[in-house]
Amino acid sequence: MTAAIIDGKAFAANLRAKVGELAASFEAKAGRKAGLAVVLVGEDPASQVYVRSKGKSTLEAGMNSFEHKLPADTAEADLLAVVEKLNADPAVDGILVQLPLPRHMDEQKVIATISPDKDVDGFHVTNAGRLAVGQPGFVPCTPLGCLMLLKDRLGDLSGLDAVVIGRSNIVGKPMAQLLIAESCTVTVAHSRTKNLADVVKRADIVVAAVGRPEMVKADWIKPGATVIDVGINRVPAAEEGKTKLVGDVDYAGVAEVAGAITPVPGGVGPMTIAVLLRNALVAAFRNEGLDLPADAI
Ligand SMILES: Nc1nc(=O)c2c([nH]1)NC[C@@H]1CN(c3ccc(C(=O)N[C@@H](CCC(=O)O)C(=O)O)cc3)C=[N+]21
Repeated sequence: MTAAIIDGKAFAANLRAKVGELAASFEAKAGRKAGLAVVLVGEDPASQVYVRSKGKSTLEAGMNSFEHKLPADTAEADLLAVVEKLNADPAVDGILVQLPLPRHMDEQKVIATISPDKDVDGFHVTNAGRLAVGQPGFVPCTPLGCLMLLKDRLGDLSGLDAVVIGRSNIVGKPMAQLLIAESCTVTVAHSRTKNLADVVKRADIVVAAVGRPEMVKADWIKPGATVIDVGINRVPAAEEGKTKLVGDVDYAGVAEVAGAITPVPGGVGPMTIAVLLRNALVAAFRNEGLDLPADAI
């Protein structure tokens, strides 16, 4: 079998266009643009690329983008003060503090300072709790993007066997919660799982989010399964001195067995940014007390 390629880049472009339309309707109703603030501490080159890309997409969707760049040696208290200011700013609907933070900062403390109603990353414990009990809140962008791709591909997910490889707060755990809510039978596997290949082989849906380049092999996959590759790993390329991006899935091998697979790049990555814009717009409607149809985006 040769897998269908799930075009996350195209799906994300479509989602961003829908967000753009709704952003215009928000502006007409609220008399202001929706606003997303992104805070970057330090000069990590990869983080700078993501933040620039987020800022550009935010403006393209017709929303305001507020960027705060702080030096790597910023005191934690000063970062918390910036977050508090953004919490209180009515022009800011969503706040994203780019992770990872420098080592001298307590990430949990910083996340806890973000108002849960502006926490468009869905990282605050309040939003993790809301997701766990099925209340409206904010769901982390990457797993929500994965779910959108899965539903687009498979329709109703109920009764399907799903294996999530990885148990991070950012991807694995919220992904499992979302799949449980879709009535999948969910297994969360990780680096300590015994017979990982056998566990994965049962799955109709595989979500790989472990951060290990090309770990998931073709003979782990049930023929016809849908494979979502969350990994973004930069590895040396064949040509001396060059690098390339690969996922957590051995794409060439797995594409021979799976029914459908997301590529890296061009799969889950672009969805993360599109869902961030979606969450920021949802935050704007909620913060203004305006109705947004439940199935609008
Ligand atoms: N508070 C916070 N929220 C985040 O959502 C967050 C973060 N911190 N820190 C860093 C990670 C990483 N991340 C990505 C977003 C888009 C792509 C993306 O668009 N990737 C492209 C390729 C980009 C490239 O070529 O490097 C793709 O997969 O096709 C990747 C990674 C969001 N993150």
